[in-house]
Amino acid sequence: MKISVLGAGSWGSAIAVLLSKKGYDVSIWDRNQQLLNEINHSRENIRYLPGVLIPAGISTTESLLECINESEIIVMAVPSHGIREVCTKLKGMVKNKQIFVSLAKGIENSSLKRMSEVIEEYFPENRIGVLSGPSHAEEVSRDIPTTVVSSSTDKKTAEYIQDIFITPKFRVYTNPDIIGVEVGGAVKNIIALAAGISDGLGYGDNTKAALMTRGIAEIARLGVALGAQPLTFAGLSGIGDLIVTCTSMHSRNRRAGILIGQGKTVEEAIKEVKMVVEGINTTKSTYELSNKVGVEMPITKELYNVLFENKNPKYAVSELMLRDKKHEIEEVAQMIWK
Ligand SMILES: NC(=O)c1ccc[n+]([C@@H]2O[C@H](COP(=O)([O-])OP(=O)(O)OC[C@H]3O[C@@H](n4cnc5c(N)ncnc54)[C@H](O)[C@@H]3O)[C@@H](O)[C@H]2O)c1
Ligand SMILES: O=P(O)(O)OC[C@H](O)CO
Repeated sequence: MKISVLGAGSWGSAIAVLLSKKGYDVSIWDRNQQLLNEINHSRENIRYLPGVLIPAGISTTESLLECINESEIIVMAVPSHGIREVCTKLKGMVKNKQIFVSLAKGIENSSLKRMSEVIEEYFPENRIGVLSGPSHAEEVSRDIPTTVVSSSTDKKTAEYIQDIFITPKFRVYTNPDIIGVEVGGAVKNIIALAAGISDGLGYGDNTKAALMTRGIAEIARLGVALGAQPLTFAGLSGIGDLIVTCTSMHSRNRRAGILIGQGKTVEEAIKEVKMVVEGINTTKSTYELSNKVGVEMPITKELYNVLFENKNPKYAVSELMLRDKKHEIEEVAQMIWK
């Protein structure tokens, strides 16, 4: 069975390796021909996933049509800001029976849509699922035990994706709450940037634990307002992904945050991290979305001020500490029994 992976970044490459090791016929597309040449030549993705063998069975192509031709599954592994561009290019090439699996974690700036919603705009007849959860490419590609969740509005699709991706080292659960799964995966990047900034400022574990705990509260508030199930945020794509992204040195969002906390500009931080720092765009969309649906997201708001209004991160933290007094449990209860 053939599977196409669109995007030869770190996650696209890691997932292609996993699928190839499982015996599928994997074809990778990327817009960057030079990157594909390098992968073909060295059987390694030196830029995005160094040190990992890309099996000989994986083919690469710069032609989208060739990549998706005859494939049963189209894995969308480009960053969230590139999903619409790729969907536009795919228009007219895709057959209705082909299933999309989105790996991208973000909320689009222009439309404030989740990634599966963007894909559905172009391919309303196709089955669409998402794979999300605590899963750094650097670890998955080295067979380090990892757990994720497959989600789709259609149970059979979620279970099909579970069967395709599951391995003894990559355990896939299902969750029908696609809104919650996508909101958790996208918005945790904002909190990871904030946690990184806190580390970069030299604050401690207490501060980071506070950001993570209050972070999941505001992620869940937004998610529930958009129609998600509260308990999804206690799962792999919620608190699970938040933990890994806020604590791992593999996290691009956390690393960018550390650099900003240490005094680098946003542009300098992006340049130094080299790979996609999705939390930056997502901060903008989430800030706008929270205003649109009337949900209070204090950490997101302060991060927006730091990233886009040049606010000193230390003042942003003070502002968070000096907010009106609140009752913690009341808020959680309201969220769950709304
Ligand atoms: N890296 C991880 O560990 C990881 C894990 C889970 C999910 N994800 C998600 O997977 C998605 C891809 O992340 P990544 O880490 O592989 O990114 P990356 O920065 O490693 O690679 C990005 C790749 O996408 C291509 N690309 C960039 N912009 C594009 C555009 N506009 N159109 C088409 N192609 C474009 C680039 O050529 C590059 O090959 C992101 O949404 C990310 O949040 C990443
Ligand atoms: O490296 P990050 O910060 O983009 O996070 C990657 C994945 O989303 C972790 O699950």
